[in-house]
Amino acid sequence: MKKDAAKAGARVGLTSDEIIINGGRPLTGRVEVRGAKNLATKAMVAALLGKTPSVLRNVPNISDVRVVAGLLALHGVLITKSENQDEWRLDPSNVEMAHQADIDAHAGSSRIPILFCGPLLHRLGEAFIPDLGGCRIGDRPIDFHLDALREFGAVVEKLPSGISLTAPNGLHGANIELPYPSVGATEQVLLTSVLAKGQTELRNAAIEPEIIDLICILQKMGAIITVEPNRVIFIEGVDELRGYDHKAIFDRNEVASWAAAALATKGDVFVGGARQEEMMTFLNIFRKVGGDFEVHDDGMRFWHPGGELKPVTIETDVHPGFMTDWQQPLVVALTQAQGVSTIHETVYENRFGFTDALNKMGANIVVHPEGLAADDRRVKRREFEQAAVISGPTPLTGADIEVPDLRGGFSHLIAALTAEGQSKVTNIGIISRGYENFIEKLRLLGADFVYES
Ligand SMILES: CC(=O)N[C@H]1[C@@H](OP(=O)(O)OP(=O)(O)OC[C@H]2O[C@@H](n3ccc(=O)[nH]c3=O)[C@H](O)[C@@H]2O)O[C@H](CO)[C@@H](O)[C@@H]1O
Ligand SMILES: C=C(OP(=O)(O)O)C(=O)O
Repeated sequence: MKKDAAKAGARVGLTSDEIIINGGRPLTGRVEVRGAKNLATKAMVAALLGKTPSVLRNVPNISDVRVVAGLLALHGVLITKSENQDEWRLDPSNVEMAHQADIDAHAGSSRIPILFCGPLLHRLGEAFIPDLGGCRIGDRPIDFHLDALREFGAVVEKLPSGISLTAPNGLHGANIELPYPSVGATEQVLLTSVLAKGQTELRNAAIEPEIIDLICILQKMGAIITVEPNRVIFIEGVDELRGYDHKAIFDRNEVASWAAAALATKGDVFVGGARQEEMMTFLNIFRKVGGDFEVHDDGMRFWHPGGELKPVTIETDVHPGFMTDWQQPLVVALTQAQGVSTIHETVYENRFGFTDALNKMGANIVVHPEGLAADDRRVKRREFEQAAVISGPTPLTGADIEVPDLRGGFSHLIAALTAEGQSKVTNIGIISRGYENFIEKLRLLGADFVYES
């Protein structure tokens, strides 16, 4: 990135966690997306279940993947990478218990460690899980996970520094109904049930595309899993599993983010690796707002076709609804729409913190912390939901803003790219949790910025 710094003259003394963006330029060009953060990390955990090594292809170079790799290595998994780093071989032949002090070093770094429970209990009869990280967008309890693990026969002990689990009598199949179709809890049940003795029925399961991809991986390993209608998943436990060879599903959240960036900046972005099927709900909203898109065999093109953007009402939801991770980047485009848009955030209870920075830049966004009454709702109202009302269009002007979380961070980048004038965006390291090489991609799309690595 020295070239970009050089363009602006001498180095300006930024840390690697900061970027200066000169906004008001459309993003145009092509970027590639690789495997989904929300699949690749879980596929890596699934490798623990195999008797033989697994090969995961299309692995994104993001920090959440590196965190999981570190934890797997601590547990004796040998990881080797292809020359271009996107094909990983995970060899679980020598899985062993890690030292608690080493595991503690990963506390607060990601949500994925909770998914080590089932595989480690099967392999070692015990597990220690550090405190979880992930975006601070709500309480994010793990009660569904722990209740399910107990149903399988695990003994769970909460310690000040994490959770200790044992399975004195092994793990057996269970009959589980989730109170809410949680993505993580569904994955917990899948990763635990495949080697449990007997059958498991999971009701009210999440069926996100990344979960279906995880089921495909487990089936390749030898698992017997049936996805039935009405969110029911049926798993017949088997005695052993082998390694898999799998190409991770593309990151639909990154695709939606670049699409939102193209719309907000009046640009034209081709996203290589994007597929239509998993994006259909997003595409409907994108079109209603006034964006246009084309579907190609090798990706999708998203652009602002000119004219005014239109306001929309969105209720975030579990799949196949409008995904919560899509709303934050799209809100920036909605600040440029003619009229009043409303987002009902039904998945998390605190996901509008990023709007403070947008308001500082000139947006008119009012957050209703208790949600808003609405008669014509599609998604059932949840106890802790929130709403945001965005009145537009409002020109944005550059400002100094600080990234609060992963998607909020990407929305800050989009806002800075859309705004007239200069913005300094700090704490951008978080964005690397889920966006591979985003600085390089901004350069490829013609953004005007200064970044000093
Ligand atoms: C790494 C990963 O894949 N992260 C995704 C995953 O997060 P994650 O798996 O953490 O999200 P969940 O689907 O579990 O959470 C959904 C809702 O269920 C609640 N809940 C969840 C578990 C539990 O034990 N108790 C409980 O109350 C949560 O607080 C939240 O309100 O799905 C979310 C919803 O699509 C996405 O936004 C995240 O990007
Ligand atoms: C909420 C997200 O991720 P995580 O669950 O890893 O915090 C996200 O990807 O937007």
